[in-house]
Amino acid sequence: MQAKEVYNQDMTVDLEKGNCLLTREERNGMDVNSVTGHTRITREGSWDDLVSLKDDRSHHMSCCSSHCQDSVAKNGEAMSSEGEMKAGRSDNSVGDKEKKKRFKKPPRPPRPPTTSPLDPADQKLISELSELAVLKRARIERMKALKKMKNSKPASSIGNLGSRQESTPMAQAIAAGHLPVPNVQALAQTCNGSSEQVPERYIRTEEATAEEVVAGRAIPVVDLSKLLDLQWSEDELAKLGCACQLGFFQLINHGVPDEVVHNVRRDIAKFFKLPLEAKKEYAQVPESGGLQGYGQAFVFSETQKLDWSDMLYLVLRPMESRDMRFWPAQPPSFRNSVDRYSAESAKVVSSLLRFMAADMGVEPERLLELFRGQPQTMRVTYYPPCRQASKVLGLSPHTDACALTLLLHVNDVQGLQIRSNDGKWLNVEPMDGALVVSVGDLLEASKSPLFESDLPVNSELCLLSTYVLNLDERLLILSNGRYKSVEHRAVVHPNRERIAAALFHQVHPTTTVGPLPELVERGGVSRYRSVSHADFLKHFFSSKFDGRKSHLDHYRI
Ligand SMILES: O=C(O)CCC(=O)C(=O)O
Ligand SMILES: [Fe+2]
Repeated sequence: MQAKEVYNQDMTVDLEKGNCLLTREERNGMDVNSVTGHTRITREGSWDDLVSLKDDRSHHMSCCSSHCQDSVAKNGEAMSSEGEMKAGRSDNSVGDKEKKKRFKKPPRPPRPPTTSPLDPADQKLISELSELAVLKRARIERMKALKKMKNSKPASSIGNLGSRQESTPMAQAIAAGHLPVPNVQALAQTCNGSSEQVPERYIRTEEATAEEVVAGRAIPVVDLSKLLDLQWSEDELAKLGCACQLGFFQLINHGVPDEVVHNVRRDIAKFFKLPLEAKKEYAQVPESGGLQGYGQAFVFSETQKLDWSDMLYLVLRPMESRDMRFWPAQPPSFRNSVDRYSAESAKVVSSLLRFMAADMGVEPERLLELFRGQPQTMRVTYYPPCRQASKVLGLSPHTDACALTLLLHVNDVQGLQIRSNDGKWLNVEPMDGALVVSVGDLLEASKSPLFESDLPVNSELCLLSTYVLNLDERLLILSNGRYKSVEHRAVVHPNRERIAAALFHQVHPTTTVGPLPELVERGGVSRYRSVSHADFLKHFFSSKFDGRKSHLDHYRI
C-alpha cells in the first residue's frame, strides 16, 4: 500500500526547462516538497521570495531552457554562442531592450505539418550536440564561479551561502579544510588494468583483515504501509521501536514511486560513467575546503589512510540552500531525478519521525518542528572495484552525524557492514525495493542506568533520557534513551563497482543538542555535553572517520 496524502499546490521551478509555476505542499501541517517532473521550491513566502531566489540558479535555468535546447536542435553552434551572449546580457540590458524594439522580429510563419521524423542518425547528432551544449554551459558557469570565489574571501563568502547558513553542513565543511586526494575511479582503472599495486595509503590491513565479519544475520524489516494502516499500525510500531533500538533496518513499501527510484539510480550510475573531465566539472573547490561536489572528504593529513571511493556530495534541502554549480547537468535528467527522489524521501522521513515520536511518547508536531525546512544532504559514494579488495576499505567506520539516514543501493552490489554489539561486522544485504534506514547521532541517547532496567518506556521516562534538543528555549526530547546510532563502514568488491546514495536528515540549524537538566536534577547521569547543532557539525566535519570515537564519544562526559 502506498502512503497517500492531499497536497496544496504553490510553486514549481523546472530546472531542465526554466519554467516557473507556483506550487506548495503541506502535509500534516509540515511542508513537504514533492515534484512530478519538476523541481519544486517550497517557501514560506511569496512571489517576492521567488524573485530573490533567482540569483545563482537563474543561470542554470536559462542555460538549460527549452528555448536553448530548441536552438541546438536547429543549430548546435548557434546554441553555444547564444548561451555565451546570455551570460553577458545583464550589462547591456537597456541597450538590448532598445535593439529589440527597433528590430522586432516578424512573426514566424506556421510550421508545415511534419509527417516524416528525422532519421535516427540526425536525431543522434542532435542529441549529441545538445549534450555538448549543456556541458559547455556548465563549464562556463563553473569557470565564472571559480573566478568569483578566487577573488572573494574563502569560507563564508562561497557561493550562495549567506550568514543564515553558518551552521549548515556545507559551511562547517568549508571551515574544516578537507585535503584533496587522488581520484579513486581513475586510480582503480590504472591498478586493475595492470599489475600495479594499490598505493600504500589505501592499504588498511589492520581493519580490513583483523576484525571478524559475519554474514547472514538480517537486519529488521519495517513496512511503512503497515504503519500507515490502522489494522497493522500498532504491531508495526512495536517493530519500528525495536528496529530503532538496533539502529539499522530495511524499510519496505515506503511509498517512493518505483519510477522515481529507477530514475535516480539510472542517472547517478550514468554520472559516474562520464569521463573524468566531465565529472570534474562538478568538483569540490579545494581552495576553500568545500565539501559539496565531486571528490572526497574527511582527509586532514598527508599520512592519513584513504578510503577506496569517490563521492558526490550535495545539499538538497532546504531548497534555497542548493548550490546548483555542483549539481551535475549530465545526464540531462540528473537534477530532476535527484530533486524528485529528495522530495519523496523527505516525505518518508516525515512519516517515520511521526511514528518514532509515537514510539517515544513525544508529541509528533513538536518533534517535527525540530526538522522544519527538512534539512537534507546527499552523499553518493562510488566504490570502484579493487583487485586487492580485502586490503582496502571503501568507507572507514563511522556513525552518521544526523538524525536519520536513508540509504539507497544504486546497484545490487553488497558492501555495507554494521558493527554488532560483540564488535563483529555484519554484512547488510541490499533488499529489493527497500531503503536502508539508520539512526544517526542526533537520535541516539546514551544508555541511562534507568534504561538498563526493565522499566517500560513511557513519556515520564522520556524526561529522564540523556539526549535532548533544546529549541528556542523549549526542551524537547529527540530520543527516549533507546535508539542507537550504529557504527558502520563499506567494503569494496574485487571486480564490480558499487554505488550507494545516502540521504542525511538534519535538525533545523538553530537547534541545540544537549542533556536535559531534569536528568541531572533528579540524580540521573548526564552523559553528554550540551552543544549547538552548529558546533556539533563543525566537530563532525573536522575529524577523520574513526568509528564512534571520532564524533559521538567526543561529547561524552
Ligand atoms: O555505502 C554504504 O553502504 C554506506 C554509506 C554511508 O555509510 C554513508 O554515506 O554515510
Ligand atoms: Fe554512514
